[in-house]
Amino acid sequence: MERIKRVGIIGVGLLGSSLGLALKRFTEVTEVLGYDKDNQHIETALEIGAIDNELSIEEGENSNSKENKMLKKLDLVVLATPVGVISKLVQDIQEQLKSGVIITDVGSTKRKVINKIKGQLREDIIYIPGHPMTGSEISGPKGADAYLFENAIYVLTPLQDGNGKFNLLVELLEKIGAKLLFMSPKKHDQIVAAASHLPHIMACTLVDAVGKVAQEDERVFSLTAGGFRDTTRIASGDPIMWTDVCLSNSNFIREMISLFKDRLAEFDSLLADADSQGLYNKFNRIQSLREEIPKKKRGLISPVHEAVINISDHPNAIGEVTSSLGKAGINIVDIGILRVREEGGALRLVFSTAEELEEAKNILIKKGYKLQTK
Ligand SMILES: NC(=O)c1ccc[n+]([C@@H]2O[C@H](COP(=O)([O-])OP(=O)(O)OC[C@H]3O[C@@H](n4cnc5c(N)ncnc54)[C@H](O)[C@@H]3O)[C@@H](O)[C@H]2O)c1
Ligand SMILES: O=C(O)C(=O)C[C@]1(C(=O)O)C=C[C@@H](O)C=C1
Repeated sequence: MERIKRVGIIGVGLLGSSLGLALKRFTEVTEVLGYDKDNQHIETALEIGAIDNELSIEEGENSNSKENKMLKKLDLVVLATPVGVISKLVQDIQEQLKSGVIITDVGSTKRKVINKIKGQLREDIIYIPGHPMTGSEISGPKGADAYLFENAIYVLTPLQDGNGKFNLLVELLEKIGAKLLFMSPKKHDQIVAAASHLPHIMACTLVDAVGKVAQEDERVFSLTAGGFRDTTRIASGDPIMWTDVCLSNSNFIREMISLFKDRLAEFDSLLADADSQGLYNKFNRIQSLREEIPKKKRGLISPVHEAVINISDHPNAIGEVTSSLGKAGINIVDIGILRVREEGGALRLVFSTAEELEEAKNILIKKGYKLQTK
């Protein structure tokens, strides 16, 4: 039976190195090779075991060198660079790849890259565009995580049927924990403009606006608490990545900005009119909408069974909660720190079933924790 054994990852940053770690830990892939324009990233990826060896890519007269022969042996090539350079990289390497090789990418936008690649791709190469809906504001291999793809929605926007190769990639991604979703490149780009790109631009705009106020009074940043931190984490994302994302999806992002500006203007006029009932109605409707989101879908794991636990500030406070649940055989599918204060904070734990949530609740209440469940 045909299997994907040797994988080449181009761009061993956050996504590329996370994928390397995951493939080595959870699949039967025998060798992961990595290429990056940044030597430091290659060194880190080797150190953390995200790749086994460096892959070299040489163009022009050196393209048939011994190192380049490694490209011929790859069953799968993953492009994990900023979207702006993906099509050029495909062009650079495709002549050295074997017939029937699968190429995929993890870029955050799809249409522009696909349109460029379509016209230039060798016919015997199977290109399957992808986008894992998981990540972090930390870029580079130092942020890599073998579990990044676990239970994460992973969109594929296949171009051709691919003679069974498509299934090989799907099986591999399922082994690293991804939940596959298939859609057209256009639909993908339209949805992520709302679900991912607008939130990023908003987070950046918020930091920018508050930063402007801080120029006049720097105490602003001393007063920013959880609300500001929670809504701006993603503004620390890599500027190169986000420039490429925005330029490759500008029409859908601009539609979302326009919709958002209208919504913001509604708030502005309610304030101008000191319309208390109008404001209440708006906040009330939005609160219900926000509460509904995890129930409707948080990734593909729905509904969500969650507990928010108050914990005090002492060493191993989180460990005490998680190990008492672990000892009872209760699996935590997601965990997050909601608030960190000097005297303590709040922890959000998610379970897969209502029964596990109930059992966890009983254990923690017996141990004296205060918690709310949903
Ligand atoms: N960060 C996220 O949350 C996230 C999530 C899903 C998808 N993505 C997408 O995944 C891709 C990678 O993002 P990331 O967060 O891993 O970024 P990253 O900056 O951590 O990694 C990108 C890597 O590509 C390398 N690179 C850049 N240009 C190159 C070139 N021409 N040749 C070889 N290597 C090159 C960089 O040196 C870096 O190591 C992007 O297309 C991004 O849109 C990111
Ligand atoms: O930083 C995070 O938490 C992310 O998951 C990043 C995020 C997102 O907007 O959800 C950002 C861009 C990617 O294309 C996919 C994921």
